[in-house]
Amino acid sequence: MTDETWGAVRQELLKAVGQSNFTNWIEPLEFAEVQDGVAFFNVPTPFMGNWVSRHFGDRILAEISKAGEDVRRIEFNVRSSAAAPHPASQRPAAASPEAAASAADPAPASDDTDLPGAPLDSRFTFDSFVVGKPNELAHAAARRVAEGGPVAFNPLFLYGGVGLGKTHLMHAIAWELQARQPELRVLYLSAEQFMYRFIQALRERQMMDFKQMFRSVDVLMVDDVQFIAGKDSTQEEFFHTFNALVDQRKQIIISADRAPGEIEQMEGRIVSRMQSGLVVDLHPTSYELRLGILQQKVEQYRGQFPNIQLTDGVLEFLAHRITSNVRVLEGALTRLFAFGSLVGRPIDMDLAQECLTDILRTMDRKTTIDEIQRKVCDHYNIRISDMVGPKRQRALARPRQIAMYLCKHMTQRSLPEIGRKFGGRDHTTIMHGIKRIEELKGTDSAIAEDIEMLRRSLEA
Ligand SMILES: Nc1ncnc2c1ncn2[C@@H]1O[C@H](COP(=O)(O)OP(=O)(O)OP(=O)(O)O)[C@@H](O)[C@H]1O
Repeated sequence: MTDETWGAVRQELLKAVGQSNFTNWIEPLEFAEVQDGVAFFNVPTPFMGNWVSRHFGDRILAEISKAGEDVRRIEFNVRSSAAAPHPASQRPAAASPEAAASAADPAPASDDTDLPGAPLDSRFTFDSFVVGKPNELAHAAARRVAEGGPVAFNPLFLYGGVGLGKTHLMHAIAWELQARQPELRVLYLSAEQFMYRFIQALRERQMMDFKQMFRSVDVLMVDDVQFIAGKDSTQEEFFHTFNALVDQRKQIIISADRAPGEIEQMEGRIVSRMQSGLVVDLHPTSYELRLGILQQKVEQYRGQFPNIQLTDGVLEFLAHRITSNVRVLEGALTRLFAFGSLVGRPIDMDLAQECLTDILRTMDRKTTIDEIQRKVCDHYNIRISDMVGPKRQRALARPRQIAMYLCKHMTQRSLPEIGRKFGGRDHTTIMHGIKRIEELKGTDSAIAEDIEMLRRSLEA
């Protein structure tokens, strides 16, 4: 496609989308080239690329086709030299303390201040989030917060095991808020980045700037907050930031790998603040949700690998066997598509078995709460009904606590889930049991040996 053709297409787009949309979204696009049926455009920010793609992608493609060009897809690349207008998507994430320190600048705290957040992943939108029973509540809460307007619950606290979509939902909220209210100052960062920013501000005597900057945001999102557990001064600062924002009725969204009350070494006052809004968890995925996610991914891959055949039953097989987390599931599918396209084979059961041996083997080894309970009961010669029942004598209570401890360390289950499997016990009882064993392990070598033996036999 020549620049002239793009010029003509732009005129058509102006008519189709109206002056204001055109000025905001189409005019800043810089046509780069067409390669193998893909038209590439430069955009100033990932946010813009994502927005244009979602809202005007089809229209642009249609107009280009009408102009007689053989373009099947359009892609947006971020032009590194261009100024990025929105804070949350401006800076690359700092990968290490050193990187964080060198990437930081002592920013003056005004409304024009750059917010040193992490970039948002353009793939993590509500459109690409598959909703199922295990995550419907978290999704609904995230949607509600993303609508903006008066703060409904503060903070929104999302928690769940590894790779279940917490970061995805947070980014989706940020994208949506930015799209609805571009003037909002949305800051997304990990708790780790918060800590490094804080340490750096201390070191460089920029605390006032640090405080003002964090207090000047409209929406603060902190991912993986469990990271600051045990880090007292960071927690203290986080607490003040949190309170200042809540007082100003600014929205706060927090994620963690467990419920607020389960984060050990997190100060009580922070825990209770985090519990004061809406706490929702992402449950482990169900078969249906996994299948839905795979189907959606396949749709995406169709564009990238148009010629690959996918045999019936493969997705069902993956959804059935890969139960740990969505990241592993996605990785498996990516590997199949990559491998299939490299060797020119259809994706069938043979290819899946061949390519995914390692993942499938790990899945087979996955330990369940039931197995742990059975093993521990066998070892101590007690009945399952006594293990999950109410009796409190030590001969039963100790093996029960050991089983709780192993469940915590050998499965991905949350404390409430473990509690349910232990006759409906409360998560605080489970936490107490685990703590007790952690203490005993240090003082009672017989218990330490038992645990080690049980662990080895469960892993075998
Ligand atoms: N419901 C879903 N629909 C579509 N994709 C999903 C869903 N849940 C998770 N994913 C995908 O799984 C991957 C892992 O998700 P994400 O990074 O959000 O997990 P997380 O809960 O933040 O994990 P961690 O504890 O490691 O930070 C991402 O690629 C994300 O897009």
